[in-house]
Amino acid sequence: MIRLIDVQKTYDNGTRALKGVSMRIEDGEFVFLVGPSGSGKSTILKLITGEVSCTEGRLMVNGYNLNNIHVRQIPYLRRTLGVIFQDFRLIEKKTVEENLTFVMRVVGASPREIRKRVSYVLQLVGLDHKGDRLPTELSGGEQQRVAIARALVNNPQVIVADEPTGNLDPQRSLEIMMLLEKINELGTTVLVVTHEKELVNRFSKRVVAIENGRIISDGMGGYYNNESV
Ligand SMILES: Nc1ncnc2c1ncn2[C@@H]1O[C@H](COP(=O)(O)OP(=O)(O)OP(=O)(O)O)[C@@H](O)[C@H]1O
Repeated sequence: MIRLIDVQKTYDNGTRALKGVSMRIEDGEFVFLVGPSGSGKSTILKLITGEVSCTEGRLMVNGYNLNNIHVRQIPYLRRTLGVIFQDFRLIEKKTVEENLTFVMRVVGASPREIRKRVSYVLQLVGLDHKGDRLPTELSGGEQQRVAIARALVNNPQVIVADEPTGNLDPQRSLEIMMLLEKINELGTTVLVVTHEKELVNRFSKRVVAIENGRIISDGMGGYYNNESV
């Protein structure tokens, strides 16, 4: 569960990125976080992953209280989260399978667990036949599928995606969003930051709209039709 209570974030240079944001995301939800450039979307994701800390307010993520989390606990918080970026961020010199194996080794999984899980997640994202390819040998959509598989491989409670379709054409974007929907249906909470109105409106999901550091609407579907967002 993710809970923000009246969270404010002022960066060191004085920019007030969040001016009092309260939001609760229950386990198993699918949420789009939308809003114009500079409205504070990435700041919310960075607060959730522990990359930045809030200036005021309270923040809880998957049982961790981020207001007084010890730096040694941050890696454990991160294991409860799978993060996906616009630019995929795969290791180019490693094959698809090695990219996944690597993140399971880091958390001390056994070779047997790794084989089983890697094979399962690659099948889930539809790339079981491409495990021995290098990322550069794959299309953009396929690379993002690998990034999703990597985010899932350690079985996180929540997937957090920052503009996951920003580098993809509309058809590929739709496929990636449908894959995230499928992952959500299998039980993982999904939080997606996106600019893409049409895409959001194709899904009937909760949409949290943020503008100028404040939530301006929060509800099921349709809310993103507001032209000012
Ligand atoms: N590290 C930082 N130091 C200072 N200001 C920052 C920093 N990161 C973000 N900001 C500022 O905080 C505000 C919110 O930025 P944020 O990246 O959260 O917006 P966003 O909604 O994710 O934008 P985009 O859609 O363009 O990615 C902006 O005014 C931005 O310039």
